[in-house]
Amino acid sequence: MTIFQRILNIPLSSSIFYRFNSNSTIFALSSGLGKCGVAVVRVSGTNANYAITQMTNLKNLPEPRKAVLQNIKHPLTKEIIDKGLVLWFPGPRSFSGEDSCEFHVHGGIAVVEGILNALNSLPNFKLADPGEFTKRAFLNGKLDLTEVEGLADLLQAETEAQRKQAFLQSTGSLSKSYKKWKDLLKQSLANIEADIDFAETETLDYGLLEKVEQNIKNLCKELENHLNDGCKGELLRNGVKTVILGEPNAGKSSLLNLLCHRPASIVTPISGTTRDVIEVTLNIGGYPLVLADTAGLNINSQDVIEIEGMNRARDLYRKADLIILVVNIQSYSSVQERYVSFNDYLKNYISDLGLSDMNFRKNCIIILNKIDLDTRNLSANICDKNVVKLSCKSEEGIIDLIDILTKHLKVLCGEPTQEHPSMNQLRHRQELEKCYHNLQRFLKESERKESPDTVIMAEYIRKALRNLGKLIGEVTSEEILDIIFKDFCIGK
Ligand SMILES: Nc1nc2c(ncn2[C@@H]2O[C@H](COP(=O)(O)OP(=O)(O)OP(=O)(O)O)[C@@H](O)[C@H]2O)c(=O)[nH]1
Repeated sequence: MTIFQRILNIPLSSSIFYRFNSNSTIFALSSGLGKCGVAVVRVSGTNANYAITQMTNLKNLPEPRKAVLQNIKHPLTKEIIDKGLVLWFPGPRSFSGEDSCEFHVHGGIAVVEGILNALNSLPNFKLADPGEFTKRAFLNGKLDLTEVEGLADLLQAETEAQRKQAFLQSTGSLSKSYKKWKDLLKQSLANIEADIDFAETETLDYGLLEKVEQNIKNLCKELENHLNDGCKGELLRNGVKTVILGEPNAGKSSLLNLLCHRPASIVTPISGTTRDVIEVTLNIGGYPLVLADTAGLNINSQDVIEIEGMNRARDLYRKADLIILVVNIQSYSSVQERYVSFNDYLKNYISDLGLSDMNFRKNCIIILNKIDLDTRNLSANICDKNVVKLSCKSEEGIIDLIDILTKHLKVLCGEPTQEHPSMNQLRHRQELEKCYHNLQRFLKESERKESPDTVIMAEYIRKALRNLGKLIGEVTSEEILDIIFKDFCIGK
């Protein structure tokens, strides 16, 4: 098996991955697999210097962080593999915290394979596992766990807003708050322990416990704000789940195809064409949107397949973050005389679709489709900022639609560079909820009418501290690391 095949075949959660052995020196291709202009091969570990002295003609290590052009040769055969740049990063001032070096060579498959084979021939060198450089950086205290997660997200980011959020997190935006809260809890714990140890024998600062209580109350407020952020960070990280709903033939599939610029969903003039859910992921104004086309809702249908399709549509409707309701202007036109306004028609339309519990003012965009067939010019009288007049056929109104979609996405996901950083993973939320819960128990104990038990109070703070410690990775388990590092690729 070639070294390339080995890279492709390494199981993400292989058991060797977690047998962290800082004695071995690891290497990997850090730029993408396949032909490219320049490939970067990274080396990290105690013997990283050896890679330079054995594979180049340099007698001494180059100046740190300065590229030098060298012939790069196989250490055993001495055959020159390529001419490229060599960089030396002595630890601890390197990404992993260990001695490291990089070879920047031509990105041909045979060149890269030659360099990897050369490194593999050096004693105690091994091919890195996925995320192993980052794991070493974490274990060497260069990054905390939320920064590691930010880095993983940065590698996965597909939209501009996702990139901004991930970059901020990878450079410590979340850990800054969590470390501040930890420091406050540590100080509070020290004060309570002083009260437990010395209160009877020495005069402590009057009102020390009251101060601690007030600090914990303030921290609880901050935690509440952080937890009740509308899950902005999670929505931005995972994509905003958006469902297209409407009667059969309204133009739902045409809309999905228009937004994703390809015929992802089947469009025909036959009512009830879409039966199953068709999902696409889009980048709208820099925000990620997970868009689902669904079966047309027809409550009178007796067709078993159509009924199943409608059940799936309603299921998505209940879970959706954003709803796009498509109205066919021809359907409206045929009954318009019966209604005092378009809004009046909408209420009835929603109820006919079996969505009577829907609040169409909140996180809902209404599309009045097929305006190219609006022969009576009815759309001219509809002036509602939530209603987009569209023709999927002529594409008239598409700019308005993108505009309103972007506005909704901005509200739902927030603007990472302009707002307080939001947590973006269930792991963070669960740990912070536990922390909040422990602080609430602390406050309950402190407010007890009979004299509160300071030993119990101290224990709740210790528990809350442990929750924050878990969050930033000071206390962690292999299981959690397994989940986090599996998101990385080899070479990172
Ligand atoms: N003239 C015109 N026709 C449209 C427009 N949008 C869709 N159509 C046509 O309307 C018909 C139904 O379109 P679809 O996109 O399949 O509608 P749907 O809502 O997904 O239909 P179901 O699968 O029945 O739920 C097709 O013949 C489309 O070409 C539009 O803006 N103008």
